[in-house]
Amino acid sequence: MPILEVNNLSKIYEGQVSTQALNHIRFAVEKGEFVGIMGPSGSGKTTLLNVIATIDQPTSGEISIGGRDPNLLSRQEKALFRRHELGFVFQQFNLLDTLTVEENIILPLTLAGVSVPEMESRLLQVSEALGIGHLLKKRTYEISGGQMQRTAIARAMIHRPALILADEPTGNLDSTTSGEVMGMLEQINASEGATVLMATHDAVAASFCHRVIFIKDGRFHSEMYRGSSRAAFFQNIIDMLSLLGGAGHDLSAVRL
Ligand SMILES: Nc1ncnc2c1ncn2[C@@H]1O[C@H](COP(=O)(O)OP(=O)(O)OP(=O)(O)O)[C@@H](O)[C@H]1O
Repeated sequence: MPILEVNNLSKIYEGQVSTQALNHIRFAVEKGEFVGIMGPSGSGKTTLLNVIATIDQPTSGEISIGGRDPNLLSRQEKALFRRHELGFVFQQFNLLDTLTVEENIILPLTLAGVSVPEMESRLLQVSEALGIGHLLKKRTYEISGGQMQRTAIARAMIHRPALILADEPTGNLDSTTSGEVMGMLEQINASEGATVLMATHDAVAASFCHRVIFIKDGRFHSEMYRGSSRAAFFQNIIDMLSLLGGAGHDLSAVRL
């Protein structure tokens, strides 16, 4: 059974002019998959992630995460569901700067009341995997952007959520650092079997995924699997983005 199922999901923002941000979108993600979401600006990527994250409500359609629809839960159950089943990585890192790297990473476990020895062993495991074991006592303003994003990834996965949602995780990183961060995310996806759904404009970042889903005008447009060559996948992604149009500013940011 897929870990995530999105079925006929629609989202209409009501206003003076209403906007259909998602239009009967449907796809599934299997456990352990690393899936990218791409599409022109305004195609609905952030809306899709927010609805899956239960931050925003769909207008119609269903979502199932680990067999449960979070929208059928009460407010309080939904908050617990989000905390236990989901991990988040954002463009702006969203770390707490009054806390150390270590304290930021273990936050989800602290909230879940996990025992100290268990916390220590998981902290060691994820921080080693992400190459930030030597930074644990530092504060977030003492480390680089790439190190901040690796800390955010460690925090997103330390409680072994069913699904990690990442929105433009490389948006604030230079090209070398984004390559490093994506390489780590790829490794951790393989070694820990973490399931990742990532929205991005960055074709290089997307080329690390197993599969990229393209959306346009809130609808599923097409999907592509990586195969063995990341370089060929990157080229295919670029070709698809230019076909989709509306991505002029994205292509100017393309980095090889
Ligand atoms: N809170 C909101 N109220 C009204 N309209 C919104 C709201 N959020 C997004 N929209 C509209 O919904 C559509 C999809 O926006 P969304 O932010 O999901 O796109 P995106 O693909 O993430 O774009 P970008 O790549 O530029 O970040 C756009 O037309 C946007 O203007």
